[in-house]
Amino acid sequence: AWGYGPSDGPDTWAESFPLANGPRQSPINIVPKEAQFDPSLKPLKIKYDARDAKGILNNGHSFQVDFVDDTDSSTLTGGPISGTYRLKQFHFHWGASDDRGSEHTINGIKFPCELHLVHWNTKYASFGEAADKPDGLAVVGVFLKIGAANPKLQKVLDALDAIKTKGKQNTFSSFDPKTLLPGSLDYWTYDGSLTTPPLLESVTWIVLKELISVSPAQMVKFRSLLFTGDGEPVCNMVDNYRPPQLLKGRQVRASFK
Ligand SMILES: O=S(=O)(O)/C=C/c1cc(Br)ccc1O
Ligand SMILES: [Zn+2]
Repeated sequence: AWGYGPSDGPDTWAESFPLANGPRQSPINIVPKEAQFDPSLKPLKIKYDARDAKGILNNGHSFQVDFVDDTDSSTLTGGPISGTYRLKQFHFHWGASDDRGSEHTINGIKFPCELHLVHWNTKYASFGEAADKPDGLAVVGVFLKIGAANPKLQKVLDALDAIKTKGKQNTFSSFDPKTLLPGSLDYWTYDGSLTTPPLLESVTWIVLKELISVSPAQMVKFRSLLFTGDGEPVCNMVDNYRPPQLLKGRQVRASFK
């Protein structure tokens, strides 16, 4: 199975997942000066319902908060996408230390953590149906930078003690992930992929320009999770990020000047 270590990490993924060397892989390094402002890009419209939060799971690669996605109560519309995309889950990627952890980078700068909110296009019947279509998914990426403790993160972090090991899950209710977003919804967008195997090239990436804060103590909480399951030799869940991939001629557009 795949992971982030020396023997199963991103440099080995192409062996089992040939898309790893595909034409629209993610993440990428974003160079703001090379992004083209596109006045035709619409504002992002994000509508989440806290009641859709269902559970929290340690999936052995990250932890994710899953949402009920059988109605249009938590959706993403506008921005670079057409139609309605439903929120499926959000998760994070982070480093062993504050100098790394994000998947996307800005002018080569890594952030300590990156939040991904995963949505699927309702023109398809389900996430599974949408996951391998070129317009199937839309992921909103938010960078976290070290600063003051982020009170909006605390409820998520307090739930981690109960899902320390791979496969553990718990209920997680009434949480509105919109509270995690920065004040500005200015974004960069490009056509990309899942950043974890199967690396499907189905994602319209929407990376927010404004950062949200996380404190060093809160980062320690992320790093208290384990990649490994109960009874296995302990391996801390850290550095669960894929490095930037080749642009291969893709254009990155900006929603702002
Ligand atoms: O890091 S991402 O590219 O957001 C991966 C998202 C992802 C979401 C689901 Br749901 C299942 C598999 C996945 O790889
Ligand atoms: Zn992700």
